[in-house]
Amino acid sequence: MGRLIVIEGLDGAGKRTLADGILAELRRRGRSATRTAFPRYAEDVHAELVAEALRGGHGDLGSSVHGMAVLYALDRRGAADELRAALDAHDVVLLDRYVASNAAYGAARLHQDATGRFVRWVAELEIERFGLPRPDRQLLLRVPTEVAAERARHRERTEADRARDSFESDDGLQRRCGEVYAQLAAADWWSPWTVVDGVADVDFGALVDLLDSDRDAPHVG
Ligand SMILES: Nc1ncnc2c1ncn2[C@@H]1O[C@H](COP(=O)(O)OP(=O)(O)OP(=O)(O)O)[C@@H](O)[C@H]1O
Ligand SMILES: Cc1cn([C@H]2C[C@H](O)[C@@H](COP(=O)(O)O)O2)c(=O)[nH]c1=O
Repeated sequence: MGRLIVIEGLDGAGKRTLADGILAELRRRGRSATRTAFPRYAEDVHAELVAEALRGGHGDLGSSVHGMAVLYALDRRGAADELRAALDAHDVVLLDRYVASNAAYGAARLHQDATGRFVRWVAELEIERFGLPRPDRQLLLRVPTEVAAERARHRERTEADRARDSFESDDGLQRRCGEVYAQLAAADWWSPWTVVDGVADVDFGALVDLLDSDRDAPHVG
């Protein structure tokens, strides 16, 4: 049974770049690893609708916190069997965003914290009702809001089709979201969390050593 590792963080924090580095280190060590990013824009109709709503499509859908969260959740529900198969086939399955993204962004949109009703609702929907696979570890890539915003602007300038969407352009949302993420990590919400400093150079060797220590721990859930 492989390990399920999740990377979480603000828009533009550098999650995709961190995933690249972790995968390179895992492969250097001879481990088989695969990755997925949520939302699965190119694969799932719910994710496609999310992308459109984040850019003003579908009337008032984007303004509905619970409506958007259900779409993100259904995308993951549709991926659950593939995730389980990937965990059977690989040492590590690396996810760029997972259930905690729904908890952090939705709570931040509603001005709630990690102990509020929205985070409990996400847990009831995605963990209890949908039964999604539990991560072995969640990594919070922590960067100041201004750094994440600057990186998102840099990506907008340097990559095609990466214009910032309504969440990415909302500095207040990003700041509150950073606070909820910090609370989720401090509470080890759903599974153990590690905070990775996204401004300093990442020591990929030490990080993968940590993930290896999870591999040796008994698997729960
Ligand atoms: N440690 C770093 N130092 C400087 N720039 C970085 C660093 N990590 C990533 N970047 C740059 O910041 C931009 C955003 O990085 P990346 O796409 O990895 O973020 P992300 O968290 O996956 O974003 P999103 O969630 O919005 O898709 C990219 O242009 C990337 O090259
Ligand atoms: C998976 C997921 C994402 N979100 C939010 C986070 C981002 O602002 C957007 C799109 O994600 P991307 O990484 O920029 O492509 O959606 C969310 O609120 N809930 C989720 O489950």
